[in-house]
Amino acid sequence: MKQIIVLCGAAGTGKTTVQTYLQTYFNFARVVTHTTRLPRQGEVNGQDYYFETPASMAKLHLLEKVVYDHHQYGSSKEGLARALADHPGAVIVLDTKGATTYQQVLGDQVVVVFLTVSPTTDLGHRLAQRGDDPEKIQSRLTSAEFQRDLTLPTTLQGKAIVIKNDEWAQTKTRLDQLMATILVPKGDN
Ligand SMILES: Nc1nc2c(ncn2[C@@H]2O[C@H](COP(=O)(O)OP(=O)(O)O)[C@@H](O)[C@H]2O)c(=O)[nH]1
Ligand SMILES: Nc1ncnc2c1ncn2[C@@H]1O[C@H](COP(=O)(O)OP(=O)(O)O)[C@@H](O)[C@H]1O
Repeated sequence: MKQIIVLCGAAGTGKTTVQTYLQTYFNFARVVTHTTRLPRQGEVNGQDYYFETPASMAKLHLLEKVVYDHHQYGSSKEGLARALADHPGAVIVLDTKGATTYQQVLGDQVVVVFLTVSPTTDLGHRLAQRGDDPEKIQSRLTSAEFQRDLTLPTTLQGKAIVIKNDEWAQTKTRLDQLMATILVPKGDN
């Protein structure tokens, strides 16, 4: 069974960075999800997200859908199937609500990774370094969903792997260890 790695955690904790690492070094397929938010500078339709209007979003057949910081986000079964078809596994970035749905619906096929940082790490600074618009950073950091996703929800406790992404070198080591366990076929370990 091909595994689906679900990355969740608050904005700036490194979900997209980890996703790119798993794509580049383990050939896992990025599952592109849908959103009604506007593209950030450098984001490409179909690569980072499928950028939708509320009307086009309503027509999609989605596995799950959430509202995060006033915008809709959702992922499709078709997108997941496409990603898995020609790759050893898939990696998808979701909020903790979506991660819980995936864990409940897909069970053992899903490995949930919750990314966090030490309280001393300034996530606003990371978003600014990423080039986010200052007004959007303010909205994001004060949103109920951002605040919620700073903490592992009870629905994922004991089920998610928690990685503290303060130092990238340590995160990379943890990811390499995790991938070594995921890529060993069951029965061989
Ligand atoms: N449930 C769910 N969450 C999603 C989906 N796509 C993206 N997200 C989450 O939506 C939140 C906002 O994403 P984004 O606007 O890209 O901001 P970022 O977290 O600062 O990179 C993040 O927690 C993502 O993980 C989706 O299809 N479903
Ligand atoms: N361990 C780390 N130390 C410092 N900066 C990091 C680290 N991991 C990621 N970043 C940077 O933080 C910013 C936010 O990371 P990103 O992966 O976009 O987060 P998310 O997708 O969770 O919002 C990016 O500029 C990224 O390069």
